[in-house]
Amino acid sequence: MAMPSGSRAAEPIPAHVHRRPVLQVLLWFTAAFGTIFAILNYRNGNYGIMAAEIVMGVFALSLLRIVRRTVHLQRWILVYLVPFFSVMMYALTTSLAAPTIFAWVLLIPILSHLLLGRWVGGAMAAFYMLVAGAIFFWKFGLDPGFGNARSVANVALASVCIFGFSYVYEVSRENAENQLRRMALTDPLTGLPNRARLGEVFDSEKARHLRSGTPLCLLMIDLDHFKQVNDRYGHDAGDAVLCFVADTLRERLRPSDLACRLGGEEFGIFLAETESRQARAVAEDLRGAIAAEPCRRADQAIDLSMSIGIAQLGPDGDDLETLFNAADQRLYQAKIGGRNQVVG
Ligand SMILES: Nc1nc2c(ncn2[C@@H]2O[C@H](COP(=O)(O)OP(=O)(O)OP(=O)(O)O)[C@@H](O)[C@H]2O)c(=O)[nH]1
Repeated sequence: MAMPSGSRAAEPIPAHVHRRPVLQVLLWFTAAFGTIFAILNYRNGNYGIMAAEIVMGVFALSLLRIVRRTVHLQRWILVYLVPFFSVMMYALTTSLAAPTIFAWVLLIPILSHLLLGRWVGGAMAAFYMLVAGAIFFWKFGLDPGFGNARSVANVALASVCIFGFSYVYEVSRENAENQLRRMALTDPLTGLPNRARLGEVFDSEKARHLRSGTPLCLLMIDLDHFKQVNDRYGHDAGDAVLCFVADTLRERLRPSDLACRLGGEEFGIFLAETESRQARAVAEDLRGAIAAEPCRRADQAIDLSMSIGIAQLGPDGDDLETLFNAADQRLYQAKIGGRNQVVG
């Protein structure tokens, strides 16, 4: 049986961890290049765009502190990217802007996809690239002195390619990240969620409990004398028993409950909208089902039993670690009380 210290809550697994450093680099670049371009535009007498660059540089520097810590990163990315791309569009329209300044437009799909993902980023990139294309044709489309149709087509095709590659890159990155998250949150043997997933679900369940007072119970389950199963039938049979128990939990619990394998022969269950009296009934049902039906494997029938400790969010603790400790102590009482029983 695991000791209480083994029940520490896992850290939630963050999504899109790359976005914060990408935004920070963009903010530093904006401040640095904004200063350089503002000086050049001052020398060229392009005061409107110079002022816009100074404002964006100062804005970027002031956001750096916020971006380091904020939990609303997506919001701040939008707060920054919309004016950033809009100032870029304004720079394209100014009479002193050279055609080569349009090269900066190629940054739009890359930054949008990296910072906002495939859907929002793709939509934002498409919008601003279309606006940039319209400005380009408005300024140079009818100008016979500016290149020829082939060079314009080259720029347009390069833009489409960069949009396509950054979109495909983002889609593959998101898929890989989702798969990694699934693996990080799943027990590979039983396919049940693991302790890290339990920690994630606890955060949202606790928020619901605080908002609307809905009760939540944690069951801690430990198979009895599981070492003897391994010793007598072999490790493969022990694995089969763990999968058998996982299947029993899946079959008997409601979809709103969450059964996890915490490690070894230990399982944890969150029973949503359940007080400890109802939780005891559920636990008794599970205990009885495991005790009544042996795990059959080839010509073996492996008799099982399990001990269960119950804790309720609120009366037994307000954070996951305390709740785990309370459930674990009751599980320990069930063990020393003779096993194959529920305490809660
Ligand atoms: N087959 C298999 N065995 C495992 C796995 N993880 C842990 N174990 C075994 O589970 C056993 C746990 O033994 P103990 O902690 O002594 O617990 P127990 O024999 O169930 O005794 P009580 O909990 O006191 O009833 C150990 O023999 C571990 O090697 C696993 O993934 N597969």
